[in-house]
Amino acid sequence: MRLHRNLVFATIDALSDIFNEGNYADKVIEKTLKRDKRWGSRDRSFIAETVYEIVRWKRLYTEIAEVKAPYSRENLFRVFAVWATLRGVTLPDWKQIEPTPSRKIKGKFDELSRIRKYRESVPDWMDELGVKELGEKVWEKEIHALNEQAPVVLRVNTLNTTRDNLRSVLNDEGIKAEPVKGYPYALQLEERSNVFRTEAFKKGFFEVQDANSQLVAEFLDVKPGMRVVDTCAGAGGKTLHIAALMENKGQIIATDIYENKLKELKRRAKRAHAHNIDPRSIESTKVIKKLYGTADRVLIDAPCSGLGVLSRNPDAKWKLQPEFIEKIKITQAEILNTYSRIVKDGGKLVYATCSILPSENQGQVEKFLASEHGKDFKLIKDKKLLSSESGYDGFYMAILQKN
Ligand SMILES: C[S@@+](CC[C@H](N)C(=O)[O-])C[C@H]1O[C@@H](n2cnc3c(N)ncnc32)[C@H](O)[C@@H]1O
Repeated sequence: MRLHRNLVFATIDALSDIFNEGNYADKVIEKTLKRDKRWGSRDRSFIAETVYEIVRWKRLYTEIAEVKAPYSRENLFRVFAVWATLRGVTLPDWKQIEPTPSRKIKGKFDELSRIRKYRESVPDWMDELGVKELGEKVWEKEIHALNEQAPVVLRVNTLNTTRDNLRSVLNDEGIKAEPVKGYPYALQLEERSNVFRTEAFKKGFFEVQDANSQLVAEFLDVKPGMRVVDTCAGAGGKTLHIAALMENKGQIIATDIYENKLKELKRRAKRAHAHNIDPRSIESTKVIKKLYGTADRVLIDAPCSGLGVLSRNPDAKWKLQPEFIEKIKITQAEILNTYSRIVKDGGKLVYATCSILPSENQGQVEKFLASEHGKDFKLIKDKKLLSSESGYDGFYMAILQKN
């Protein structure tokens, strides 16, 4: 691989924005890619993938490069040189890149790779929490899996097409995708590509959604004609799937505390031809109270640490703080207590997270079942999906029935 100056410089600028300014990697990459219209798809993937890799391995690479935050441009070039050396990419003779003995880099890599928090590139607190919650053996495998690049998985929108048809339409557009065993709505891309540009996407034939994430709406056990409340709907990833499973019949009330996320949900619903979604912003407690005792099904896709989706979102390793996890657990418990009251007698509730921590998952469900509000519910079943076992995002889902 030959390194191109303007692509490397764009990568360094993006890293500075992420590491020094605290901006989100996906947003920074989106902005960076708009910088030069002449960049082709290979140039774009070089920037996106290199930035993500350096973000993912930040602790390991900065340790090898012997640099500390805040990172000067010179420091970021040293980190870049570590990335290139470990990837076997020949370093160019530019004044920004100091001659770096590759033997030294590889030696330090071997030495640090004996220690998990460096090898897997995680902060001390996260490594300790992982061991405490999952045990050494499971955490070790899990954090390793969460450092792999996530595959691109599509969910076919059965309101508009079938999986077989979608596969063939994508094939005609030059994109090869395979069905995923055990996931009836999933197609996995053979190679990464920008699927948002395809005609199939514009026609609302699919959404990009991790395979394990696709199991949540199915777990809710919805039927056409039901009244469903998706309480933490966000931009509607699961809501759209629920609408498809209900064949557009019945009603889905989609709530969230952020109006802008619901706006995005509306846009996506239009493209998907999902007509039975009623988005409601939670501006006061009244919005939820009005729904008490009315729903056949309630989904709580709770806000969480996101530790199950690190492979998609590696900068969360550096942005997350243990205090945030403690706070979000309080929110999860409150949400379970309050939103569970929306379920009508005989109805069902799914509590789900994209976390792998038992304290955010089964721990919350157990606490809820033992509480005053939870005494009317019983656990039907739950699923603990680890990335190391499934190859997809880490997820938890529990389905509870109200007496
Ligand atoms: C895991 S995300 C939801 C993802 C979404 N269901 C999807 O499938 O795309 C959690 C959502 O909960 C929302 N949220 C946070 N606190 C909330 C609260 N108290 N009530 C309702 N929603 C809340 C967040 O804005 C966020 O959109």
